[in-house]
Amino acid sequence: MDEKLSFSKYQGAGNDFILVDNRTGFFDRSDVNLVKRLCDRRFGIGADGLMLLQDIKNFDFEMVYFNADGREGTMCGNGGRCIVAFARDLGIIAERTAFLAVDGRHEAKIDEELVDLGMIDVNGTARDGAAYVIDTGSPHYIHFVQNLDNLPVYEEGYKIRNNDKYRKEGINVNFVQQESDGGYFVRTFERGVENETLACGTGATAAAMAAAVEYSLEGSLEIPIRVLGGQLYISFNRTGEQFTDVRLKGPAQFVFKGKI
Ligand SMILES: N[C@@H](CCC[C@H](N)C(=O)O)C(=O)O
Repeated sequence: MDEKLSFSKYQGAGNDFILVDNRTGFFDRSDVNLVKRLCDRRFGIGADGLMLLQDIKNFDFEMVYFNADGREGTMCGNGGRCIVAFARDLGIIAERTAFLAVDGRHEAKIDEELVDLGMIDVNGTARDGAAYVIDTGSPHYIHFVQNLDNLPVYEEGYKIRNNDKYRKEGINVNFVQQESDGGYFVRTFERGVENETLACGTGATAAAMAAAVEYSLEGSLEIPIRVLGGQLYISFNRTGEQFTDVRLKGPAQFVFKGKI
């Protein structure tokens, strides 16, 4: 790419993203090396992922998400919240929106600094030994632990993500600890970043669902999830293995913009 690329940087609870307004379609979404270079924290702008905001019929916009490794990814919850703030800042939407992402339609509303994002319904959880495996738009492995502050999340997450079962497709690995206030503390090793990130929205959502199963919580629930980069709130209706009206709420903030 010869001419300069305009971008904005946003973060949602410390999960950080490069946002590109691609309504003219100039950005080549098959350019894995470009996305990887832009996300590189030493040679590029630096981010956990990159998103293109594109025009699409019947929706306010389309979200196209790439992991930091340059590959187009599955759903990103914090990315979804950040692209909603970006669309508001571009003047495309006001407080409410409906947009299209890789896993389908998402609706969201903005309440000052918080973006409240509708997520896909989940029908069923699986087990891998003591851990839960739940797909909330992206696949997640959820393991309940004690003393999460001192857990070597990179080493333990790397081992699970790269074991024989998950190596090919990859999985996001979440470690969860119950807190005394009814909430949970979650740390995540993210596939595609291949490292621990400061937050993962689909991971926090999966962790809240696993907590509902693990601790027998039914009905209409709002579960606070603390992550290294801030505070998220997950709500849903749980009936057995069915999770409906799933929402992910938390901060989504502009950081800086530039040309590269
Ligand atoms: N950060 C994300 C998840 C992004 C996708 C993930 N890296 C994957 O490949 O599954 C989130 O906030 O949900």
